[in-house]
Formats: sequence, C-alpha cells, structure tokens
Amino acid sequence: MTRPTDTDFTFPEGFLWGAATAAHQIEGSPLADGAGPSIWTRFAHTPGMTLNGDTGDVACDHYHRWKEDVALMRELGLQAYRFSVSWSRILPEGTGRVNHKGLDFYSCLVDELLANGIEPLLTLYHWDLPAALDDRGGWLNRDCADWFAEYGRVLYRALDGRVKKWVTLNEPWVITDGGYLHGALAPGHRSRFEAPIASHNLMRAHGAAVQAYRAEGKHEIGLVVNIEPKYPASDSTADADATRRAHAYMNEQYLHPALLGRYPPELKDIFGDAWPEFPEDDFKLIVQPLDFVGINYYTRSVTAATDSYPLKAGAVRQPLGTYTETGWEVFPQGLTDTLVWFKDTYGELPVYVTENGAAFFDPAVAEDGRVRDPLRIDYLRKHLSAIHDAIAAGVDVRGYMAWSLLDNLEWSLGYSKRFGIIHVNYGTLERTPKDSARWYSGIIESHGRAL
Ligand SMILES: N#[N+]C[C@@H]1[C@@H](O)[C@H](O)[C@@H](O)[C@@H]2O[C@H]12
Repeated sequence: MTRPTDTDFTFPEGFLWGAATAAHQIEGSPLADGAGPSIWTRFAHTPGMTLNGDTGDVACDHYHRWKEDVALMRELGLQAYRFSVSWSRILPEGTGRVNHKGLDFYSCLVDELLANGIEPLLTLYHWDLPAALDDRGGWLNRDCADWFAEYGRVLYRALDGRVKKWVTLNEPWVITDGGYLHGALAPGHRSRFEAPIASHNLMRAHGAAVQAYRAEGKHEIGLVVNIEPKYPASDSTADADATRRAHAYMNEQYLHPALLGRYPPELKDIFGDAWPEFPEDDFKLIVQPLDFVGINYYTRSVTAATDSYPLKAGAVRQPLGTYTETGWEVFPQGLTDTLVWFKDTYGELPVYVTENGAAFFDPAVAEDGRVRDPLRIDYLRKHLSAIHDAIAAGVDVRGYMAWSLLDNLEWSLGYSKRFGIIHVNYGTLERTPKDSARWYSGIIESHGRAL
C-alpha cells in the first residue's frame, strides 16, 4: 500500500463520506407507536440467545434521540448516512395494514437528514424480519418475495425522491449462515437443508424488490453483501480447495445469482444432498439491473482445510497479525484485493464500501471529555488508503460508510463490542464523539487528502 503524498492523493469528485447503522441496533422502542415485534425482539427475549440477555428494547434510544443524532452527523460533517428501516414498524403484521406512525418516524428522519445536507441511504432489510412473517415460514416461504416487494413499495411511494439510494438486503450471507445454518442469529435455526432455501428466497425477494422499485422509483437501488477475501494457509491442494469452497460460500453465493444468474458450482459440493435444484425461472427474477453494489469489509480469512461442517474449511489465526475485539485480523490489503476482485469478476458496476470499522477496547470518556481510540483511527486510515489504492487500480468506488456512527447492539454479542465513532453511555445514553470521529471529520473536510 503506497503512502500517498498530499499533492497526488485525491478521492474522486463526488465520493460520498458517511457512516452507517441499522434499526434494531440503535433505535430501541421496538414496539412503540403500533410497531409489531420482529424476529430479533423475540430472539433477544429468548433466554440464552444473547450475551447477558441484552436486548434492543432501549439500545441507543435513537427512536427518541434521532434529531440529536442528526445534529451530531452535521457537526462531524457527514455527507451521507446509511440506516435501515424496521419492517415491522411499517407493516406490523409484515403485510397488509400500514402503520403510519412508523412511516412518519422515517419520513421525519429523512427530512431532518436532508435539512442538514446529509444524503440518506436506506436499507430495506437489516435482519429484523416481522415475527408475523416468521410465523408464516419467513425466508423459507417462497411468498417472501411478494411480501418484501409489498414492503418496498410502501417505502418507495412514501420516500423515493427524498431517498435516492436504496438497498434491498444487508448481508444475505449472515442472515442465512447465522439465522438458518448455525443458529447464532435470529431466527436461530440450525439446518443445512434450510440455509440454501433461505438464501435462494432472499435473492428472489431482492429481485422482486428491485423489480418493484423500477415500477415505482426514479433513482438508485442496489444490494449490500459482506465480502471476506480468502487466502490459502499453504500451497497444499487441500488448503487451496478449502479456500475455493470458502470463497464460493461467503463471497460468491449472492453476487453470482444477483449479477451472473447462477450459483458457484462449489455450493452443490458443500451442501450435498441438501442443495435443492432451483427452478431456472427463479433466476429471471433474481437477476435485475442494479445501480450499485455495497460491499461491507472487515477482515480477511487465511483459510485451511478443516473438518468444519459443512464447509470443511476454517480460518487460521496469524501469529504476527493484529486482531480486533471481535477476533478479526486487521488486514487493509484485503479491502483493496476485494474491490479489485469485484471489478474483475462482475465488471464496472459502481461500488460503495457500505460498512467498514472495528471494535476495540475503548476507554471510557476521560475527564477532558475525550474518548481516545487510536487503534480505530489507525484502522480507518489504513482502510481508506486501501480504498484509494483500489480506485487507483481502476475500481469505481463511489463512497465510504464507517461502521458505525454509534456504539450499538452487536446482535448476539449484546453491548459488549463497541464499533462506533461516537461513544454511547448505555446508562445515560449520552453521546460523545470519539477521537476517531474528530479525525474522520477532518478526512471528510479534506476529501481524503489528510489521510
Ligand atoms: N459484527 N459486526 C459488525 C457489523 C454488524 O454490526 C452489522 O449489523 C452487519 O451489517 C455487519 O456485521 C457487521
């Protein structure tokens, strides 16, 4: 990675600098104003499912503090804010009756963002399926494509024009690997037979939501995936094969159907008799022209053959590596490699880095009011430089959303991991911009030249 000089280091004109969150992780008040429960409301209230029994009942109380949070975004000079909508605030039963108080919350948030010169990037689905739809089979029910398109249409009609960048799904790999294969995330299923069905239906729902947008909307829509580049632990055939399987399973399983209209062949090997024969017609729905793809990047995996189920591949800890609080290696080159791989594999489609960040053990707010988080500044600096290297290599990267705006609910890990550039005191809910927020503010102001 080259260390740029001030003169030659620029990000493209219009490169969008922002931060990201998700509804269930920050809002709190999951049942307020007529909202219905989601699978995460249920999952977190099921004993043993989350660390310390942590729930999203309060979270960062963004549901009541959204104006304060937008003011903080303005203070930091954010140009964009990526957030998600809680489906069951809009449609408490998942389909049918619209809860207008829920719609009003997001309409007011969007207006406040726009009034402060901040562009909204709206994610339709960031893991919090209405519980009422899970009762009808959730992502295992092929009707989910119609449900999701109906939900999208309600939001498109209400917000399109004020919202000009839409995302259908956030990280379908995590939704199925966590929620249907290994059971660590809501709805907590553990089935190698269910996981491929949920994955496929998520992609059908993605296609249906994009189709619905093309009929209603006039702006941009895309898909957000998490990509973790895989590097073989040795030059053995076993490790090379394991790396190929892991790459296909995590990195190609959703982009291939969405952009190429087919699954990577390794998936049939991985799932064996649990891999269904999907109707060819499904791919006509799944493949829809996209305006961009969002890539969430956190780390890499040095991959070796293991007896893990069903992948038979696993990550090898690097003895000289630097690791975050979530056990992820800090490897900025992996972001450059990922962005170049995306362009080489899928072509010239515009890309946003829609999440990038790290959990470190942050100190409390000091007496001088600062939260000193040098490791996060170093992480963000190196990954922004890595993006610049990818841009220099010809990748059309359009923006960067730091994960996350606020310390928040890290799903099953509860409040134990802090990813925010803004510290949240979970007792008082007081917000304090960390040193990394002040640093990032300077990066935005200099359009990256201060890196
Ligand atoms: N873990 N972790 C941090 C972060 C998670 O908080 C987000 O909700 C996901 O989109 C993605 O997994 C990344």
